[in-house]
Amino acid sequence: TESHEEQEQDTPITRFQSYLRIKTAHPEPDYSSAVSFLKSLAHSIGIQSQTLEFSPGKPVLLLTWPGSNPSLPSLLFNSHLDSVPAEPSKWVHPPFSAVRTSDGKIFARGAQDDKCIAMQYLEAIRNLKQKKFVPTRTIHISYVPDEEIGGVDGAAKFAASKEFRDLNVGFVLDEGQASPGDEFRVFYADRIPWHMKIKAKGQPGHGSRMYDNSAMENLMKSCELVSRFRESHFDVVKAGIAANSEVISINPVYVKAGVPSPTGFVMNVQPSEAEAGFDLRLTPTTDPDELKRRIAEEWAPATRNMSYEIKETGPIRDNMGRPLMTATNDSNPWWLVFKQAITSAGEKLAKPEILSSTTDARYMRQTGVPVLGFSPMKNTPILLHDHNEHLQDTVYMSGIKVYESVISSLSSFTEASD
Ligand SMILES: CSCC[C@H](NC=O)C(=O)O
Ligand SMILES: [Zn+2]
Ligand SMILES: [Zn+2]
Repeated sequence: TESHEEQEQDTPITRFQSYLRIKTAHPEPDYSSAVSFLKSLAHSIGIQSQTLEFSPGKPVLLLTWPGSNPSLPSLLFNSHLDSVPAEPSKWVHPPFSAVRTSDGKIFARGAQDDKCIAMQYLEAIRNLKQKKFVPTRTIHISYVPDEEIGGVDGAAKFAASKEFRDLNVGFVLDEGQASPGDEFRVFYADRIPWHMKIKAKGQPGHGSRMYDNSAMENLMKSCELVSRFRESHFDVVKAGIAANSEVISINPVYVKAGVPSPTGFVMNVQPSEAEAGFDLRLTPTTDPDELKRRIAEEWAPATRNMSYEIKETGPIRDNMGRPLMTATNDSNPWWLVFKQAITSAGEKLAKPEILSSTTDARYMRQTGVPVLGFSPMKNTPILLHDHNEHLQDTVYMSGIKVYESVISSLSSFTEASD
């Protein structure tokens, strides 16, 4: 009786739902359940696993399907274990329910970002094994913690490790983003994240007085300058001259000021301190020193009693001092094979892009390995980090086929002379 219920069957979709139900959202991601789940799935299809721990409580799960020619550089398929938090009250289905609606939408935090690819990699390998495919290059899958909070204790340590070096990785695929159209998107670089705080100090005083250099006045002047800078870059995007991810973005994320009172803020005192926070994203080729000069001279000048803090996470250049960009032209044989594999699967690729946001790919690019960001979701609204994140079941299933083509082509490709 109940045995015919959907939940009880073991299919690619129910396995995806089971993974989606593991509560991997920050601030308390359940890494151990996610790792045990993936590990037992891997073992059930005959894939070896090892768990690395570069930081306590932050496991990196590494799966390996050995190739017939292990001396060739290997392939790595990466995804992150963690998810951003969700506000359940704002969702139509609870974010960790993985409800599948009658029209085939699977609702869950992580459905797009990026538990889909985590499971599709494994399902593709399951199918290839069933078809008796024998990989030539060794295939690795990594599941890393903490991507959503910068990856410092996850991918950063993994990519810098002896374990990583010993994998002799020749090419990496990591997460990308959904495509609203019917071409898949592919990403050759990430933007560089800065978390910037600007702070103003000034003379406190009666709310009725007009005087120069109050903390609020100074902060507001800076916000105006930031707004003007933001607009000048946004205008380039609006004019169609550059994509969003090809310009510097700056967005205010908080303001903090005022003298607190039991009912809110004291309304007739001008505060002596005020601060604002901004999410800044540099392009891979932005000169960071030039931007820092602008911040020091225009946005937070000491002459206006201002100071600033910039929190930079992750590398911005590779070991040769070059920007972290993977070639998507004839000079990169992996690119050609990847592109051909998409075509062979009967799919189309959009023009390669820079990712607006930031992923763990940068840590791997830093080691000199080519990395592309790719999540095979087409005709799909971009819902990562949004309320009601979901993925269509048919889109999920066709992604598995795409990876079968990608994994088999890349693994069989032996001409790369590295
Ligand atoms: C400071 S690194 C932050 C990484 C994060 N990644 C996904 O959203 C992002 O904000 O892009
Ligand atoms: Zn992600
Ligand atoms: Zn994310």
